Amino acid sequence: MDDRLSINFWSPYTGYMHRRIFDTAEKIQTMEIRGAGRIAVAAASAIRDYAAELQADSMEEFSRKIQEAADVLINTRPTAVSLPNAVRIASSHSSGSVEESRAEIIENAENFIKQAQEALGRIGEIGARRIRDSDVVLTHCNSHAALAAIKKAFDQGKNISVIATESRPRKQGLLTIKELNDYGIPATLIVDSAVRSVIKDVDIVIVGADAIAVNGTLVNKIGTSQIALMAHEARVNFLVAAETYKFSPDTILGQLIDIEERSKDEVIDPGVLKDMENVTVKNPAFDFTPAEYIDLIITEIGAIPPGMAYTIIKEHLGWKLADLR
Ligand SMILES: O=C(COP(=O)(O)O)[C@H](O)[C@H](O)COP(=O)(O)O
Repeated sequence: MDDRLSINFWSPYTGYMHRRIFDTAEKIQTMEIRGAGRIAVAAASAIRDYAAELQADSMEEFSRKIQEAADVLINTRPTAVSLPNAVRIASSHSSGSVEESRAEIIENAENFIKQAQEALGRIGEIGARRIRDSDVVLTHCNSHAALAAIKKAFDQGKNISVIATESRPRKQGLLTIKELNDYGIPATLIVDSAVRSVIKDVDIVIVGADAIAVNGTLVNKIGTSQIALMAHEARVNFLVAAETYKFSPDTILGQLIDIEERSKDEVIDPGVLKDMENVTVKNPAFDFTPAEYIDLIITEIGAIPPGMAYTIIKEHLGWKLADLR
């Protein structure tokens, strides 16, 4: 990979930085790479490539440079817990020699990437069991985990169709309908505010996750909580598809999950807003859906009720990650 050769590349984040880390950080921040699963895998890959060629005269220097790179990646987007989880898993290393630590990081990152891929496959299989023949599935934004379940159900010969929300302001719903169309799955695009009008035609809602807190609260694309509320009112099952690395260990320790506030320019043309001195524009990118509106969370280890989030965090990733802080 040619960009591995360029070290000491200037970045607006921390001064000089390796080009591989800078490029990945920039792509995540500008949303060229987006979605909680993809940013996690991209960050782990960047740490792996950085470690592979990092020059350091001592363990201390090696660890410090890895930590700097980890911090840059983690700070690109604040909400998706998959990002710090992936970076912590990938960058964890012992305090042996530089060469040992380099090999550990490469192995950890490779394992994470492989497990993330396998998790998506398992979520597809487990999630597809919940989708019946002739179901109309509603999904929000563009979640690869949710789409894995939908595609698997289709592969199994179930005659399904999907209603996809536009997902303002970034319109990730357009990615979703393109992906569904290319797969041959019939899809209907709606504006976000049409969910209540169509919910009577929906059999099951499946969305992805940017984070899941210890109490089972879901953090996902803005608008998810409104959909959950409408599904609850209409007695339509509301499922979340999420790899276990999207559960937040820090929430066990009382930490709150930050909601990313993005530029108002995504919502309204700055030229239109320019003369409206009494108007404020808010653009939170994610919202919280309480556990009581979630029927099941489809993970790679099984379909669990949101109340089991603590068990996932504790037994599958929790304290190990928390210890790394
Ligand atoms: O909210 C989003 C994406 O938001 P954004 O477009 O702002 O990153 C997705 O539902 C989750 O990240 C899960 O996606 P996946 O299942 O692909 O990890």
